[in-house]
Order: sequence, then C-alpha cells, then structure tokens
Amino acid sequence: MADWPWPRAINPLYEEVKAESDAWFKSFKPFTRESQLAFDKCDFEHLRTGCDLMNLFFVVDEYTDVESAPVVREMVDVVIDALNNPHTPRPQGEILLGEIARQFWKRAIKTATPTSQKHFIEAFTDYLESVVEQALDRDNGSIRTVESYFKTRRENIGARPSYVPAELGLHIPDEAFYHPVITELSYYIADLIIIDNDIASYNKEQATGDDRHNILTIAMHQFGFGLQEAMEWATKLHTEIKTKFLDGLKRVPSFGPTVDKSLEEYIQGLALWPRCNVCWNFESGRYFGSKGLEIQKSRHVPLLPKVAKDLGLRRAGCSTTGLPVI
Ligand SMILES: CC(C)=CCC/C(C)=C/CC/C(C)=C/COP(=O)(O)OP(=O)(O)O
Ligand SMILES: [Mg+2]
Ligand SMILES: [Mg+2]
Ligand SMILES: [Mg+2]
Repeated sequence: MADWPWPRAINPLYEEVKAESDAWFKSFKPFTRESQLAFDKCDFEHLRTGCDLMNLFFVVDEYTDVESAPVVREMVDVVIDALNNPHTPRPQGEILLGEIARQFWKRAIKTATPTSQKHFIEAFTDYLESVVEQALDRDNGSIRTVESYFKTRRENIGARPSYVPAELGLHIPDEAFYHPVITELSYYIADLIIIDNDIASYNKEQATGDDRHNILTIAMHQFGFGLQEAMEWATKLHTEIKTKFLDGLKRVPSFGPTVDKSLEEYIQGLALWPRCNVCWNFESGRYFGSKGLEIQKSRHVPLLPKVAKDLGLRRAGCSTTGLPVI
C-alpha cells in the first residue's frame, strides 16, 4: 500500500462513537469470556452505523466459522429475517444474532437514505449466502481454484455491505450504483481487501485449520507454490489490481451533476477502504497481537503451530446449543 494515494486518517469522532457502539454490543453478552477477550482486541474506525456493522460482521463470522452448513443456513436465515423486519420483536429463545441484527438495522435506517438501505440489504444478503457456501466448502473439505474462490470470496469478505456507511447519506440511483464501471471498481477494492486479509490472517487460519478459504492456501494448492512463493504471487496480483482501480477511475461515466457529486463521495469511500483495512490489520491486535506495528516494518511472521481442530470456539462452549439466545 506504500504508493496508494489515500493516506491513513482517523475520524475525529471515532473514540466517542466507538465507546457507544461497544457498550451497546457488550450489553448482549454474546461471547464466552475467552471470545470476548479476543474480540476486544478489534479496533474499528467508522461512525456509529459503521462501528455497529463491524460488530455485527464479527459476531456472524465467529459464530459461523465453526459450524456445519445446515446450522449456518439457520443462522443466516435468522439474520436475513431480522434485517427485513427491524420493527418486529424476535422470538424468545432465538439465537442472539437475530436481535443484534434487528437493533443494528433499526438504528441504522433512521439516518440512511432509501437507496442506501436497499443497497445494504442486497449486499448483506449476498454476504450471508456466501457464508453458507463457505460452510459447505468446509464440510466437504474442498479447495477451490483461484477463479472460483474469488467469485465467492468477493461476497464473503463483506466488503460490499461495508461500503454502505460511506453511502448512508447519499442518493445514488441503481443505474449509477450498479453501472458496470462502478461495480468493477467496487470489486477491485474487495479484491485488495481479500488479498490483504488473507495474508494478514493466514497465520491464524492455518493454525486453526480454517485456511481453505485463503488465497495463499489456494495458490499453493493450484500452482504447487511454497508459502513464500504464494505470498509473492499474491503481492504481484495486488499491484495489478491497484493499477486497474486507478485506471478504472478514468472510465467513470457522468450521470448528471447531482449524482456525479454523490458518486464521487462514494468512490472516495471505496478508495479509503484498503488503506483502513491494512492499517487495522496491523493495529487491531486481531492478527499480530501487540506486535502489529513491529511486523508491519520487519515483515517477518513466525508460523504458529497447528492447533487440534476441536480446540476452537466449540471447545470454549460456543457450540450451537451453547450459543447465547435472547
Ligand atoms: C468479518 C467480516 C466478514 C467483516 C467484514 C468487514 C470487513 C471488510 C473487514 C475487513 C477484512 C476482514 C476481517 C474480512 C473477513 O475475512 P475473514 O472472515 O477471513 O476474517 P478473519 O480473517 O478476521 O477471520
Ligand atoms: Mg469469515
Ligand atoms: Mg474468520
Ligand atoms: Mg481471514
């Protein structure tokens, strides 16, 4: 990211809004003590809806990463139902994900334009469907090709719904929002986030045996690379995608002065994402503990030993039956 034109910046209201968002989230007691400690290491930078959305993402990710496809399907359906019915109370005894999603969305829509609401529901539903696909791959032990991995991971990374906090106050009609050039730009950004996440989280994922959905594992498998070769291949791909994004900016068509202004703000939000993500990778503690900034400079990461499969969340008491409910 050294030559990415959008520099690191922090929202001035970040501390205040993050505290409010965290207080709301913790009130659910969604995690075991160990999971909450791991979770507290995450550090997000967006205003309230953005913060709440990141919290929602990570609870969905943590709960679904360790379950079989039929269980993930049920969880996903609960979340889809809650987002489509934010004013309807959730049934007693339902997994907590429904109530978290409902409250998040009920608050978010108060300040979201109708077009941004529509785009969020579309994008988040596609994300949730890809989480079920990921669980099916996990159940079958299958490893995808680079091409088929990118196809599902572009939704699974959660990037599209994560662009929506930049769009909440904007009115961008579908003809502009889903114009092929805008879609292309949004997927270039998703691809940059995928490569950055898969590199940063590779160590954690290989150690816990959840690395089949990781571009490094896939490149090693498909091209017969070693880990370092896969890393270099992924870095080259990252450079090519950055160039494609910068070139694509020159092809954005005009939709008239009002839409163009909104679109420019939205694209600015897209362009900031890979920078935010890469900073967060090293500063949040999720992937490198307290050594993030050091590793960002040295680029040396000692590989963690593989842990036994059942030592993950399930062991910590987070199996479906043990998961918190409302
Ligand atoms: C969790 C999620 C979908 C967040 C969406 C928001 C977003 C784009 C966050 C930054 C990158 C990230 C953590 C992606 C999830 O990949 P992963 O499931 O491999 O996350 P992990 O490497 O932290 O486990
Ligand atoms: Mg995931
Ligand atoms: Mg994960
Ligand atoms: Mg990852």
